[in-house]
This record gives sequence, structure tokens and C-alpha cells, in this order.
Amino acid sequence: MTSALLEIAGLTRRFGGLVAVRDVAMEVAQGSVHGLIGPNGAGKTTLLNLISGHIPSSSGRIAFGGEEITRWAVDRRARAGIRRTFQNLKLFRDMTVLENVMVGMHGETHCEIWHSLLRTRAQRNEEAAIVERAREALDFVGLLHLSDTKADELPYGSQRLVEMARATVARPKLLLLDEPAAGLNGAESRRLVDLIKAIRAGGTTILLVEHHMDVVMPSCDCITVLNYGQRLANGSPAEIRAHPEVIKAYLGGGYRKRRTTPEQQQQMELARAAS
Ligand SMILES: Nc1ncnc2c1ncn2[C@@H]1O[C@H](COP(=O)(O)OP(=O)(O)OP(=O)(O)O)[C@@H](O)[C@H]1O
Repeated sequence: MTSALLEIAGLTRRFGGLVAVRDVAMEVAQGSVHGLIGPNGAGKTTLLNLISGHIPSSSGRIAFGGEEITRWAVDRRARAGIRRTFQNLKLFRDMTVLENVMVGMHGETHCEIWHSLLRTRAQRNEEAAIVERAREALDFVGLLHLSDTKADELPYGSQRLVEMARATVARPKLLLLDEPAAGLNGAESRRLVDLIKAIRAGGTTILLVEHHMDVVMPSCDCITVLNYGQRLANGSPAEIRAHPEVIKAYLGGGYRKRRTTPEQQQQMELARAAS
């Protein structure tokens, strides 16, 4: 039996009178790709934000690798091995692709500030190692040849890959992906499925929030369905596809297969104009 890397119990998050996540229990098995699906507003991004530590919970408990992390800050969770991507791209537009990926090594450095000020050998070695790791991560997503290009000069689909390289460069234990297929075309989505499988093969467990079933179904070992902030179902892709309540609430046509937010649309148009 596989052990759980992430364990969530009784997790609730209120925004004023609205309960965005209500008493959710969930386990993500070590080494799995776990999908989190549900209609718009079901609480998926809120749950991801609670796991990454970007927002605090109202009540409940989160354990990672057997250790309670419910009150840990974002940086501490990142150092422990939880990394993420965002629904809307958060790249540094004026920095190169390589520099954007190097940012993902923040928190992994060991030299004290005086090493940087004096440009010691230790600091130069550490910087060289970070550049090498960033180049490896870019090679992994197929963008090494674009290392020196400014991030905002890339097409939108490639910018999403840069974000993926930045999230994986520190070799996280748990990778949280928030709608990575948003704005991608069919061929790019198929490559994304391969990439998700390759990241998992490298030893990273993945929690995937996604509306595109052509990405979710072939990638995931297990899927949890949220509806109105509550867990509606949990099971294998085949079980979820056949679940009557899930079909009624979501898969029966209530979801949009290809979906972009206005912000993603704007980012795509900017990328198109620049490339
Ligand atoms: N910061 C916030 N303040 C107030 N309400 C919020 C906040 N963040 C989310 N919500 C509300 O919580 C509910 C769940 O939102 P959330 O973004 O988690 O849903 P989602 O399942 O990710 O939706 P989508 O698929 O559209 O991205 C929604 O009703 C949303 O309006």
C-alpha cells in the first residue's frame, strides 16, 4: 500500500459569510498524480492556496510527510518541498527565461550575505550550481535553447513551460499545478500530459487542479471532486467518470472543456504581440 505524502482533515476556509472550502478530508499518495476537479467556484484554488500556505485555514489540519504544517508560512513549506504554479502566469517579464527559472532556487542557497558581498569562491560555486540546475530544468521542458530570451517574448504556451521549470527546478516533493492547461492548444495539452508523467517519474508527487479532462483523465491515478467547497467524490479516473453525482454536478456538460480567464486571455494576447 502506498503511504500518503499529504493528509488533509476537516479543512475549512471562510471568506466572510462564504465557506469556500468546507470540512474537506483528502489524502495524496506518495508518488501519485492526484487530480482536483469541480465546477467553477467549487473551492479548488482555495484548497491549493491552503496547502501552499498562501492563505491560512479557518480550521482543520494539513500534514505533509507525516508532519503537521497547518500553521507554517509559505517559505517554510517551500523549503520542505512544496512548490506550485499559478492559474495566471506570474513570470518576471523583463527577466530572461533562465533568470526566471533560477528564481525557483530561492530558499535553496546556503551562502551567507557576506559571501555575496565579497564574491567569495563559495558564492561563485553556488551561483554556477544554480545556473546548471536551471539549465537542466529548462532542458527538461524543452526550452534550453531559449535560455537568454526575455520571458515576455515567448509564446503563451512556452511561458507556461517556463513556469513549470521554475516550479520543478528545486526538485520538489509535492508540486501543486493550478490549471496548467489553461490557454494551451490540443498539441500543447498532449505535451503537458507527457511532462506531468515525466515529472512524476522523477519522484515528484503532483496535485493537479484542471478543467481539461483530456489532461486530467490520462494523467491522474486518483481524482477528488469538489462541489460548493465540499468533497463530492474520490476515486480512480474510471470511478469518477462513472460517478452519477459527479456527472450531474460537473462532467455532464456543466463544465467547459477549454476555458481561459480574462487575465489569461490578456496574457496570451500580450505574448502573441511580443513573439
Ligand atoms: N480572496 C477571496 N475573497 C472572497 N471570496 C473568495 C476569495 N477567493 C475565493 N473566493 C470565493 O471562494 C469560492 C471558491 O473559489 P475558488 O477560486 O477556490 O474556486 P475554484 O474551484 O478554483 O474555481 P475556478 O475553477 O473558477 O478557478 C468562490 O465563490 C470565490 O468567489
